[in-house]
Order: sequence, then structure tokens, then C-alpha cells
Amino acid sequence: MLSRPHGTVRGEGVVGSFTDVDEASAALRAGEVGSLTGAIPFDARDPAALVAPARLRTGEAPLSGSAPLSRRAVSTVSHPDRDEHRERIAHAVKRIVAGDVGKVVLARSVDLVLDEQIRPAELLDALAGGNAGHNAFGVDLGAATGSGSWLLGASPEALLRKSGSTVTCHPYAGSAPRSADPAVDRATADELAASTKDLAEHAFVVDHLRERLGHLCDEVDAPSTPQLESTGEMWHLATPIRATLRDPAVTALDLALLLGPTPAVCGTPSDVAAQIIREVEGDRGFYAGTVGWCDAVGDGEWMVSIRCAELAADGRSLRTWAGGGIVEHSDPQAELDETQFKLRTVFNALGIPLADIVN
Ligand SMILES: C=C(O[C@@H]1C=C(C(=O)O)C=C[C@H]1O)C(=O)O
Repeated sequence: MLSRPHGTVRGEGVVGSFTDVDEASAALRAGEVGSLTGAIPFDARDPAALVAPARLRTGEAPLSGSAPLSRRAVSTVSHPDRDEHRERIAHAVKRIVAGDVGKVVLARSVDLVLDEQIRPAELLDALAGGNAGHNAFGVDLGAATGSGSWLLGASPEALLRKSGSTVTCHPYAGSAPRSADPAVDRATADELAASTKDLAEHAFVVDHLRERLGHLCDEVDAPSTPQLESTGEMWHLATPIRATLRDPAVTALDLALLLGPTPAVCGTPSDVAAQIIREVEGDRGFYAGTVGWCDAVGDGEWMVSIRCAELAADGRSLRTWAGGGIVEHSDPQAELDETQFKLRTVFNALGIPLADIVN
């Protein structure tokens, strides 16, 4: 299920499931399945959770959402701890200065155990209620992987949307926290829009998308300056990109594999950044991959899987993540703080104070 400001897409029933993205793509192309929905991990070679639903229901209004839940955390542990995350950032800055990589996105995860079980639909509604666009997604990972877990989130970032020969992307990169004080909130946003460090961090993503889209599209239109956009918790720099495919038969799923993971969640050059992330963080699972859908004619929408959590089959254990782009002028403490603010999306939906993180 994907809730977006322009409507909701819901897969109902399962007629097939795939852990191999290429097999899924081939089945769609051959007409063996009518549509695909689900999640692709950060490393697309790892098992995906894609299903062919019996029915793809489109065109419903965005989820109206609910108030936050009011759960308590029995335990809340961060991997790595804050000191180590700062050290990792300082080390990444050294590698950037040494010329090994231009940008790399480093993330940390937080494991929570709740006092009481939650149902995936409850968390989905709370996530949708936490942002003005009612962005939210929920993917049953068990349908393809057998794990019985769900990936649930409120990502504001569209990797791509494809309709006919038109592709739009809406990358986010460059971040600052929202404030309850309107004057502070505005000043923070203005500072972000003028920050050379954040503009540079953002440009890596737009350059990547221009280059990748250029392989398949005649025209790629993007404004030269990003715009400010907000979620309930964060301000971001965002760029609306629009391109026209030479061959409209290219599917939204093909495009998701071509475009992601972008330097908003990986880095530049992509292969070097991905290697650093694997060495430093290990396996990211479904975090920073993509979730979405693709129909029989290849239209669809795929979101970047951030501001999300994996809810285990027991309904009480969750893992959430937050990361940030590291560039030459990144400050380890500011980057650590940024991950704290980003973690609020899931913590706020659960009704758990961030201060509950023990390390
Ligand atoms: C990596 C995350 O967010 C991404 C990184 C951003 C940044 O570094 O400024 C901004 C938005 C997202 O593209 C996350 O939320 O975990």
C-alpha cells in the first residue's frame, strides 16, 4: 500500500511472489503477471519482496491517517552508538578529502522492543497522519521472503513516477530540522536554502539522475536551484525533474533499478560509496532501497525507502534507520544530530520520546 498526496495504490491478494527482481521484471514483460508491488533492498542483488497482486486498486484518496500511537519502548538500542557514528563520519570526511569518494551517505539503525504489540495497519495510519502530504507505505515482506515482517514508513522522496513516456523524479538531499517556533522554523529553512554545503550535497543527486535518465530520455528538465520542502520533522532541498522516454515500453520497475540507489542514500561514485557503506555499516536490508508498484503497461511509482521501520512478525520488535549525506564540509556532531531528527518520523508515530534511546 502506497499513500501519496495524489492518491493511494493498494495491492490486494497475491497471485505470485518474487525475490529475484529480474525474474519479476521478466514475468511482467511477458504478461505472466498483471502488476507488481513491493520492496527492493538497498543492494538490489539481495532478495526482494515483490508480489503480483490479484488486483491493483488505484485512484483512492490518500490515507487520512490517525493520531500518533502511544506505545512505550521496553528497550531502544542504536547501532552503532553515537560516539562510533561520529567517528565513522570523521573517517568518511577523511576519505572524501583524500579523493576516494565525493559523497557517501552513512546511516545508523535503532532497534526497539515495544511494551505491547502493534498491527502494521496501526503504524501505517499513524505514519500517514504525521505529515501534511499523507505520505506512507506498508509492504508485507513476508509475502515474498517468508519472514512475516512488514516495512512501514513515511518517505517524502519519490525515486520516480512514470506515466506513458513521462518520467518524473523528486530527489531530496540537504536537511535541517523543523521547529515549533515559526520564526526559528523559517530562519532554519532560509539558512538551508543558502547553505553551500547542502547545495553541493544536493547537486550530487541531481547530477546522478540527469546522467542516468540521459541514457533513456531525450530531454531531462530540472531547475538549476533546488526548492525547499518539508515533512513533519524536517526541511529538505528538493528538485522536481521531468524527462521524456525515447521508448515508453521501459517500465517503472526498470527505471527504479536504473536510478536507485541515488546519491541521496548511497553516494558518488555509486559503486565506491556502496562498497564503503557495506564495509562500514554491513547489510542495510530494505532501508534506502525502494518501495512501489508497476502496472501491466509499465506505469508506476517508486519511493526511496527512508523514514521507515521493519516491524517483525512478533508485532513488538522494530528496526528503524536514519542517515545523512557526508561531504567534504560535514561536521560529525551536526550529522549525528541530523540522524536524531530524522528518526523522529517513526518515533513520533509510535508516540515514543527519542530521549529513550539508551546509547
Ligand atoms: C538517508 C536519509 O535521507 C536522505 C538524505 C538526506 C540528506 O542527507 O540530507 C535528505 C533526504 C534523504 O534523501 C534518511 O532519512 O535516512
